[in-house]
Parts: sequence; C-alpha cells; structure tokens
Amino acid sequence: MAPTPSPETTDTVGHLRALGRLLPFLRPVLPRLILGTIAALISALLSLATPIAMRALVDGPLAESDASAVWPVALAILALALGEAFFVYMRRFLVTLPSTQIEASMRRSLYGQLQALPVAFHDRWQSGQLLSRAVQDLGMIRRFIAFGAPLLAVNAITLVVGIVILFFWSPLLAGAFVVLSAPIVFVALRFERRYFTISRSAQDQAGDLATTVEQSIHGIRVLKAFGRGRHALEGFTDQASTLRETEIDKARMDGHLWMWLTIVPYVSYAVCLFLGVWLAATGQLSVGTLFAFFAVAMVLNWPIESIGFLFAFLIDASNASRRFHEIVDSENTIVDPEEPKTIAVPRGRLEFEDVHFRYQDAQPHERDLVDGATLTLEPGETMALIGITGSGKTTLTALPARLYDVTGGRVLLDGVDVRDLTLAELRTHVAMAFEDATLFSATVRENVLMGAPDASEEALDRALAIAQAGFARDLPKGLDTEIGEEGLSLSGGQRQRLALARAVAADPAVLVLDDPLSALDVETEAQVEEALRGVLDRTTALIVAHRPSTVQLADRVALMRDGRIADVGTHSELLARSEHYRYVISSLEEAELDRKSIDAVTGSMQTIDVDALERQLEQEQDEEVSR
Ligand SMILES: Nc1ncnc2c1ncn2[C@@H]1O[C@H](COP(=O)(O)OP(=O)(O)OP(=O)(O)O)[C@@H](O)[C@H]1O
Repeated sequence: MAPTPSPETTDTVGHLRALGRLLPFLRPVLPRLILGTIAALISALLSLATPIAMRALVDGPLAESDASAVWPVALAILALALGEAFFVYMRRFLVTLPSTQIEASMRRSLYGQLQALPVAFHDRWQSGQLLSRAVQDLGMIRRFIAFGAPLLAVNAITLVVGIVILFFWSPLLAGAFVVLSAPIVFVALRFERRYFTISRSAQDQAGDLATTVEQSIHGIRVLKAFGRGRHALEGFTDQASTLRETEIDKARMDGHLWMWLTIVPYVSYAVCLFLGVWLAATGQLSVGTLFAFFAVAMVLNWPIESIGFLFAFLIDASNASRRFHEIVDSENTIVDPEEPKTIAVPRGRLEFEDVHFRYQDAQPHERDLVDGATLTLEPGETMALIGITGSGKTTLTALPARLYDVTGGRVLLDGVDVRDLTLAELRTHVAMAFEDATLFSATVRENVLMGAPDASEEALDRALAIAQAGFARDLPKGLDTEIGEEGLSLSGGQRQRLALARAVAADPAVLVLDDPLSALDVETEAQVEEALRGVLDRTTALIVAHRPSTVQLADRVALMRDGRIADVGTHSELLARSEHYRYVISSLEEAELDRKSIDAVTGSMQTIDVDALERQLEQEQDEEVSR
C-alpha cells in the first residue's frame, strides 16, 4: 500500500513542515549540526573573501606596478584557501556523525513502532513499503541532514552576502545581475510543484518493487515448483521498467531545471560584462572592482546552480519524512490499559462472552465474521474448535492473545477482560503455535525459548520432548545450531515441532494451537499428541482441529458455524446430536484419508533418489526461464 500525498501539503511550507517534524530526532545532536553549518558558512564566506583580496591586488600593487606589495596579498589568498579547506573538512567532521545517529534513532523508532503496531496494521501494509521506508527513505533523510540542509542554508546566506557585496561595489551592475537572474525563481516554483508528485511516485514504486522481490524470495519454492519463474521475472521487469521511467522523468525534470539554472546566470553574466566594461571604460568603476565583481559572481554560480538539486533533494527528503511519519503516526489500537489489572496465579479459565469481530476491510453490508460467539473453557480443559473452512476458527483463536481486539463482547481470562491486562502479562499467560511455523534466524535454543528466555534447561528439554523435537540435538551444533533464513533449513514438520516446543516452553496457563501439527506424518503426530496429553492436563488448551485425531485429544469440542459457537460437547455427544458436526467430521476424515494415501506414496518414494529428481526438475525449470 502506498498512500497518496494530500495536495495541500505540496508547497514549500508543506515541505518545511514535513522536515520540521524531524526536529525531535535532531534535537540531541543539534549543537553539532549547528557548528557544522557554521563551519560550512565560514568556508563559503572565505571563498567570497578571495575576490576581495584579488580586487585589492589588481587596484593596488598591479595598478601601481609595486611587485613587493604582491606578496602579502598572495599570502592572504593562500591563507584564505587553506582556511576554506579546513572549514570544509570541519563541516564533514561535525555533521557526518550526528546524521548517522539521527538515521539510527529514526530506524529504531520505526522498527519499534512496527513491532508495537497490531497485526491489523501489517495486514494492510505491504512488507516492501515498510522495508523501503526503513532503508531507502531514512538513508535519504540522513544524506539531506548531512549534506543538503547545511548546503541549502549556507548557499542561501552566501547568495545574500554575495549580492550585498555586489550592490556595495556597483548598484547598477548588481541590479542588472539580480533582475536578469530573477526568472530562475519562476522556473524553480514550476519545478517544485511537478517534482513533488513524481518524487513521491518514485519512492512508492521503489517500495512496490521491494515487495515483489521480498515475496518472490519468500515464495521461491512455489514459483519454482509451478514453473512461474519466467512469469515472476516478467512481472518484476514491468515494475522495474515503470520505476525506471519514473526515475527518467525525474532526471529529465531535474536536467531541465539545471539547464535553466545554467543558462540564466550566464546570460546575465554576458549582459553584465558589457555593462561592466562600459562602466570601467567610462571611469565609473575601477578595473579591480570589475574583476572582483565577476569573481564574486562566479562564486555565486554554484549556489545558484545548486538550487536545482538542493530543491529536488529537499522535496525528496520531505517526502521521505512524510512516508516515515505515515508509519510512526499510525495509531496503535492494541495497547496496555491505563490502569492494568493483574492475575497473580493464573488458573486458565478462558471465556468468550458474546464475542464479535470483523476485519477492517469488511464491507458494511457483511455480517461480523465472529458474530456473537460464546464459549467457556474450564481450567485444564482441552477444547477442540472445528468448523468448515473459512468459518472463522483462526480468527477466534487470535483474540485471547489480542493479536486482534474484539469489536464486540469480551474475552475473559480468569474473569479478567484480556484488555485490562498489560500485553506483556497477557502473553505470559497465553501462548500460541500456528500452522505456519515461523522460525527466526537464530539458534534452536533462542527460537524455542523466545517466549521464556529465562526458562531452565529442564524446561527446554521437556518442551522439546513434548513436541517430539529431539532431532534438534542431532543438528551439527545441537541446540546452538543457527536455523531460519540465515542458517540451516528444516523440514515443514521439524519447523512445526520447534514452534510447538516454543509454545509449550513458555509454560502458559492457556495454550492456543492453530493446527500446529498439519505438516507432521501420522506417526509423529500420534507421538506428539500422546506427549501433549501430559501437558494439557495442567494447561487450558484451545486447539483448532483439522484432523479427527486432534478432536480425539480434546475433552470437549466446540463447533463453529456462521461466526457462532453452534454447539459444544464431547465428540460422541456431538456426533449423536449434530448433523452439521457429522458433516464437518466426515469432511475432515475424507481429507485425512487423502493425506494418508499421500503419506504412503511418499513413503514408497524413499527408495527413489528424490534429490536427483528435484535437481532434474530445477534444471529443467532454469532452462525454461533462460529460454
Ligand atoms: N487478515 C485478514 N483480513 C481480512 N480478512 C481475513 C483475514 N484473515 C482471514 N480473513 C477472512 O476471514 C475468514 C475466516 O478466516 P479464518 O482463517 O479465521 O477461517 P478458518 O475457519 O480458520 O479457516 P481454515 O479452516 O481454512 O483455516 C475468511 O473468509 C478469510 O478470508
């Protein structure tokens, strides 16, 4: 998603306001930034002083043919040059460190906000948009703070001081110079309006491109398995071409501005040269002053020419600041209560009390996805949740840990509304394992102990044993083996077992399992379920079941239908009294039979060289892509 900028903020004041919002990040390093800008200003003023010394040289020693008087002026010019170089160095020295500090603290704040924002926010935002803001936009802001902003301030002051000097020497010549250079203002204003929109488009398109790269890397197996490599490449190429065209438009606009910023001053120099020579010839201006006038005008050439790219820089940075604040300003709706309650000794009674929930993108005419669900899990009880696909089971299980907040009704833990507990406390009481077992680039140990970093070695052993994840000890470095994106690849079943171990290790009062055993073969699943039974005696568990065997594990089963809990009872009670339950169970059994036959086929495939087959398949697909 890439929000479009509001039109009222596209003027210079809007840009400055957007940049002004960076002030809280600038404040801690403001003294250094100011000193850096002062250093830049001194170096610029020294560059203006050189023509003054030259004027003295031409009108003094040169005019009077006094060779001995040349030395002091030449030494003064040398000193001015050395001084200028020193202050340029000081500017870089003073400004580089704070600008990287600002970038780092902005990045920290952005990442903190991304962590704090609810799942509903992440549902709406593309990952690439977030990535490009965290990397590209913040880099742009750093460069603007380190380079663009001081230069802008210094160039503006240099221009004013330079023009004042010119007026002081010759009001007529300086007046002509200013009037002839004035069209630059109109060119710049026109540029600003058009560049703002295109700069924002380029940044948003870069975010879209990052999303595509991220998604295709994430889904590389699917793309390869379905031979969609070429299709993905075509899609990527289209997006990259669009971005390229936008960048070319940007460069064209920039080039256009540069052209005017080069032509206009030179036209004005040419006219002023005629005028200046006439003034000197008629004795109204000394040769030294004429010479110095043009030396100063040449020094002013850079501040005038740089207006173009500094202006573009300012607009890019203000857009980057807007894009940054779009995230940072996003309202976090899932926060700690002002006066939190606490549950000293959790027992694990979980109640859904007339719970309603609808996703933000739900159409007004649609009814709530969870539409008045009421269900009570007694401490230590294991409740299986079943229903047809899309009936809202996963959504309901996301509510106790406040991954989403209910839109009506309440979820109570030991009689306390989960919204009255701090998130930190709530998440020590409620642990989750999902079907999609996400592991992070860290060691096995760190992944499993994520919810309980202080857990003992025994607790870790127990969690691994329950989840049948003993295989982790046989990895190259045992539990210290790096896994995830940067480390060792694990099978889907191995990942799920570690994710389950992670949920169990936290030793929660309530365990919410959203089909966390789907990737396990039947035998391992039976072993995990057997071991889980021991844990579930002490822990309240809500388990989304997609297999009849998981239903058997439960004390009772809740049947979800049309957003409500249509019935609750033991498996045999529901079989006896609910037709819908029989329908759901029979469809689960059918799916299970299919899965067992697939397991049998894959078992017999163990004798075939699967690796060789995979390699051959990949080779064929690569050849297809390269064709
Ligand atoms: N983040 C989301 N934003 C918007 N709609 C969503 C989101 N997640 C799920 N839905 C919609 O809510 C409905 C219920 O989804 P949910 O995953 O809760 O069902 P489920 O019963 O767990 O399904 P399954 O058995 O297939 O896993 C679906 O129609 C789905 O499209």
